[in-house]
Formats: sequence, structure tokens, C-alpha cells
Amino acid sequence: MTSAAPAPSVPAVDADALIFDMGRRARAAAAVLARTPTGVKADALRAAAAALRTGEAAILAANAADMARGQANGLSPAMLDRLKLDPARLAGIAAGLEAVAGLDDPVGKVMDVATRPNGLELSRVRVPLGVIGIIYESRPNVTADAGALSLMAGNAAILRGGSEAIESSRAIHAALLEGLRAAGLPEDAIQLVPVTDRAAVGAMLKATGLIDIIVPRGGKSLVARVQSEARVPVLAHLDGINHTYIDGAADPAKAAALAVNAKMRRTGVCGATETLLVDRAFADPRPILANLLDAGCELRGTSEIQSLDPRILPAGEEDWDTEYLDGICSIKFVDGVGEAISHIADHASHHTDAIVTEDAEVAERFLAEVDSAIVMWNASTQFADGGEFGLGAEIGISTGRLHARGPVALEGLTTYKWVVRGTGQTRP
Ligand SMILES: NC(=O)C1=CN([C@@H]2O[C@H](COP(=O)(O)OP(=O)(O)OC[C@H]3O[C@@H](n4cnc5c(N)ncnc54)[C@H](OP(=O)(O)O)[C@@H]3O)[C@@H](O)[C@H]2O)C=CC1
Ligand SMILES: N[C@@H](CCC(=O)OP(=O)(O)O)C(=O)O
Repeated sequence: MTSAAPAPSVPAVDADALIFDMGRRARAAAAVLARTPTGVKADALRAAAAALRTGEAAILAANAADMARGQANGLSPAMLDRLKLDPARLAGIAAGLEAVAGLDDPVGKVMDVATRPNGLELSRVRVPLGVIGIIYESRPNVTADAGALSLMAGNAAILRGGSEAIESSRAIHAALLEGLRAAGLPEDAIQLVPVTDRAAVGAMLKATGLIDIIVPRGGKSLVARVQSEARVPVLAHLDGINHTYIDGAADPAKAAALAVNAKMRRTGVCGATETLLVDRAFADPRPILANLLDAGCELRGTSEIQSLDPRILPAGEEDWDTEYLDGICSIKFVDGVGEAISHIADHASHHTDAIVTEDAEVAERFLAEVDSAIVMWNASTQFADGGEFGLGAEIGISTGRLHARGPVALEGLTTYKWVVRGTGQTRP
């Protein structure tokens, strides 16, 4: 990317001071939100949806400015497509806010109750996480989705969107603020980092005491920074190096349909399959390879795989660790489910991995032994999505091991506390 058209920013900002101030204000807002009734939070989101609709012209103009800068900076067509807003996409974002407003509020839900022999009654009750910092890619809709989900789960949010989408995010954020004001909630409940300087990301990662949890949504460079600098607990929403394993006992027609859908339905989403593993015992992989190639997918395979179709390019070692986010797929043979499981253990990013087989025993072994947030049997990895899982929405797919795994929606943005009700018991 050239530096011809830098994103608008405020260059001389002290990132630590900025995040300290935003964090302090978010913490005060979080205290209000934790006791805000469901209806008021929902009202704020419905008013924000209305503001998105009435503000359509201004939001699309802001997005046009981002698109023009992106084009001048040589963003790829896939990136530009993620950045682009149009009336239909904006209407979808507004409808998304209303959908979140209609979700079941997890805050205050009693998860379980038990009475001890001494008469103490113990319950676990859902409470908000507090202040959530979300660092995400240049997709303007995420500003609305992340702000809405955080609010509905009773949290204050500090949003740090991708720099290429800064104008669009600002315009969408303005609509969220209108919603908050209309419902009488503090504007500090949803804050947008106003600068594109990455120093603000560093400041968020170390804002202990101010930010309770960071949700980083992004790829390799963000991963590396989070791993080396984060002192705030992290709910990682990282890259998807996902696999589809076609077992010897796979149904050929199912395997062909699943391979094409898992790779090609939308190549830029984190749930897309990046590597296809084919059991040497599988009857004939050639129709699957032909389907993928005919769908416009570039295939990179081992020499054995290349021998099946002259259009297949050679795969290098780095291909097994690459998230293409594009119409490219790496492919290799394995000797059965055991080798598939070990390849996945060595190369997957613990996002979503799938097996295609009619053998239930083999499938159950795969589902038990593959250590990813989502494991699937005879289904496309592209189903890795909160909406598809019935959660109503998602902040993303958690690839970490703690707190929440897979699609994270309202419940994943809460924690719980123990509530103990006694009648004067003292401990012996
Ligand atoms: N698991 C999930 O739910 C999801 C995962 N993803 C993953 O995100 C990636 C695609 O998004 P992409 O656009 O490449 O995202 P990037 O990782 O490039 O950017 C995401 C965010 O991180 C920031 N960032 C990136 N590197 C650094 C750094 N070194 N220091 C500080 N901030 C940084 C970016 O800021 P800046 O604007 O300055 O570049 C941006 O705000 C894929 O890997 C995809 O799988 C995407 C969506 C959901
Ligand atoms: N999980 C959702 C969206 C994933 C997503 O946001 O992906 P990305 O295009 O990488 O930002 C889906 O599959 O539709």
C-alpha cells in the first residue's frame, strides 16, 4: 500500500493520555449501564437505527471518502468490498441494531441456584464484563455491531476500528451517540478512538484497571502485537486457518459440495476453509478439484495432488500456515483421520475445522480430538457465525481458550457473580 493518502488523524496525540481519559469515562458509564433496564438499552439501539436511516446521506458520503482514499492507497478489491457501504448495506446495519435490541438480555439472569446444608442459598447471576476495548478491521458495520452488542450486554465500549474505515466509523458512531442521547444514557457508553495512530492500540492493550477485556479482531500483525504487549485480559478473535478433511468414507457428492462452499462461498471471511486435507483412501478427488478450479479457485498442492490436474500449482511449506482470505486453497493427501488431526494440530489457528465422512466413529474421533473453537461434521466451515448458530448476532469468533470460544454474542460479553443469601450463618 502506498502512503499517498493517509487516513485523517490527529497526529500529535498522547495515546496513553487519550486512552486513560477514555477509559475513565467508560468506567463511569459502565457503572450506569450495569443497572440500566433492558428496555432503555433497546430504546437506545432502536433510536440509533433510526439515526442511521436519517443520516444515510452523510454516512454514505463519509464512506465515499474512505473508499476514495482506499482506492488511492491501492487497497485490494476484497478490502474495498469489505469497506464499502451502500443503501442496502446501511439498511442491513440499521436492521442489525434493531435485531440486537430484540435479543434476550443476559444481565441479571440467574444461571443456577443451590442451597447448602447450612441453609445458605447460592446463585450465580450474569453481570456485564465492564469496559470492553474492541480492536477491529476496516469493516464499518463492525462499529455498529460491536457497539450494540456491548451496550445490550450492559458494557461500555471503546472501539478502535481499522484506519481505512475511520470516516465511516465516525459517521456510524455519531448515530450510536444519537441513540444513547435519545434514551438518556451517557454518551461515554460507546466511545470511538478518534485517531488512527496505532499507539492508541498499544495504550489500550496496557490499560489495566480501565479496560476489563480487549477483543482483538484481526490478522497476523495484530496477533503479534497483542501477544507481546497485552496486559489487559484478551478475548482473541483472530485469524481463521481452517481445514476441511475429506475422509476415505466421505460421500463424494457431499464432499464436492462442502469443499466448494467452505472455500468459495465468501473467501474473505474468517470462517473460510484455507486447506483441504484428502484421505488417500478417498475414491477420487479429481471431481472436487475440478469443481474448485471451475469455481475460480487457485489450488496449491503437493506433487501428488498436482499430478491429478495440470492447473494445480505447487504448494510450499508456508502454504500450510497461510490464511489467504482469497480464492486460493492449499491441498494435500493424508493417511486417514489420525494424520489429518495432527496436521490440524500443527497448522490450524483453532478457529473452525471440519470433517466430511459417513463413518460416525471416525467423525466422533475428529470432533473429540481436534482442539478448535468450532469442530464440524459434514458441514461447511462457513457456518462459523453467531447468526447461523442462533445467537442473533456476533462480535466475532473467539479463537482463544478462556471465557468464551467460537461465536461470541451477548452472553459471551457477560460474566457472573455469586450471590449468597443467608439468615445469619457463621462459619464454624
Ligand atoms: N475471528 C474473528 O471473529 C474474525 C477474524 N478476522 C480476521 O481478521 C483478519 C482480516 O482483517 P484485516 O483487515 O487483515 O485486519 P488487520 O489485522 O490488518 O487489522 C485489524 C485491526 O488491527 C489493527 N492492527 C493491525 N496490526 C496492528 C499493529 N501491529 N499494531 C496495532 N494495531 C494493529 C488494525 O489497525 P490499522 O487500521 O491501523 O491497520 C485494525 O484496527 C483476518 O485474519 C481474519 O480472519 C476478521 C473478522 C472476524
Ligand atoms: N462470521 C460472519 C462474519 C465474519 C466477518 O466479519 O469476517 P470478515 O469479513 O473477516 O470481517 C460471517 O461468516 O458472515
